[in-house]
Amino acid sequence: MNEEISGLPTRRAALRLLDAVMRMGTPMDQATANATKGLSPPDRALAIAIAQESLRWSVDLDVLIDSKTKQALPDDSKARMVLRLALAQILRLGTPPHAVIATALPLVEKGPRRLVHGVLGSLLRANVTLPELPSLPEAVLMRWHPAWGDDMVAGAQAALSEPPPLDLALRDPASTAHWAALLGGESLMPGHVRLPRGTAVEELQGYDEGAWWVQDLAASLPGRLLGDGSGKRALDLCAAPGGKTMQLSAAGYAVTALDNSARRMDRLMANLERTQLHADRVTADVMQWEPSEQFDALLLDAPCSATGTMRRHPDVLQRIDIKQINNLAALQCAMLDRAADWVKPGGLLVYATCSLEPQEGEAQAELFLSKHSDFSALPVSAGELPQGVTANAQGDVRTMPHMLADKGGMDGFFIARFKRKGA
Ligand SMILES: C[S@@+](CC[C@H](N)C(=O)[O-])C[C@H]1O[C@@H](n2cnc3c(N)ncnc32)[C@H](O)[C@@H]1O
Repeated sequence: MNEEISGLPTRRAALRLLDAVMRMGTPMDQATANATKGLSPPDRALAIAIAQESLRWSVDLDVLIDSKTKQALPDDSKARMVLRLALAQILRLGTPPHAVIATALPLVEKGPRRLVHGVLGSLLRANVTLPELPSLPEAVLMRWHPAWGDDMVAGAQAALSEPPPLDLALRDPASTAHWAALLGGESLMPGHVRLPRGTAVEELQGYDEGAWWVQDLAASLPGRLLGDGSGKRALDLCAAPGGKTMQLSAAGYAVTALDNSARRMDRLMANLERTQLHADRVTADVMQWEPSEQFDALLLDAPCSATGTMRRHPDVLQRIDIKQINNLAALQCAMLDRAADWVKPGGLLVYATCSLEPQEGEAQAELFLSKHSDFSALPVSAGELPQGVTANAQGDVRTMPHMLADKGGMDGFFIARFKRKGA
């Protein structure tokens, strides 16, 4: 009976998504297929948008909810989840309150329906609003403020408030002006075109012919730092779904792409087929595999907390804790130690993480150089970066989500480039 209420299956899916992230700690991407099963593409997109807005603004939504309950609702209670979803729709997505209430109450049928109705009603009567920018979860603030300071925190809040624009990486950087004009986008460096958020990728010109792929501007920097690959061999470690593999192949490298996820390697294969680029593919664990020869260039895009992608994946700020960060940092360090041996004398090693945690970036680069005296830092120059982004004192690249904010920002990344001595 309830399922006949228009829009209810979409809200049920949004509730499953929020529950997966906030109660079970599952990455939203991983939960999406199951949670949204059976929905049409527009309803699926709406369910994701509702869940994402609830996550972006969860701290401030909770403040509102807590202002109208005598006793704080448990963090993971269904009533709190449903209230977060309902308020996100009213205050962020502009859904009319009557439509929101009609689809929220059935979600708590045979449960705390009166409570949810009462809290929503009194918040609506009070005409509550959200602050201008979303607050960061306490644990995130405790990590980022000491590490980066006030400006970064304010910038991160601004960056978190909206989904990012769509960035494309071009197979042929010489065609940048052509594609920017054809697609009506803006280019922030050769080989890059930026389009408004929400652009439907598969309908764009050039998709079928593989003239470009989706890749955040910051994510395109590690591959660029290995330069021209004509006549050279590159090893792309932790390669799937292949954004950086495609870049290296397009730059002329003979690429070996390795990842331990067979499912993600299938996506890498599909990406290479669409873009007509090439790589030898290896499905293996970096910590077990051994190459038969050394490489001119090695890119380690290590598994990380991915907190730098919070604009697109606001769930990372809820899921990731310091224990996970420390475990990932230990894995990154072990991967770097193995990878070092696989670089030819005179060859290049680029280490990257899409993380805003110094343990996964600056600390790794420092530790690596202290342990591997056969490597030195090869500082990144201004000409290798988009205008407005500069390398730090060590010559490493630290991007923040609020950099180039007036142009739409960029993901948070750390990138270090090392050169092996000799030859
Ligand atoms: C940041 S993502 C890579 C993104 C990719 N470089 C790109 O540009 O499209 C990290 C990857 O590391 C892979 N990974 C995690 N642990 C691994 C391991 N022990 N060995 C190999 N790959 C691993 C994951 O499957 C994931 O695809």
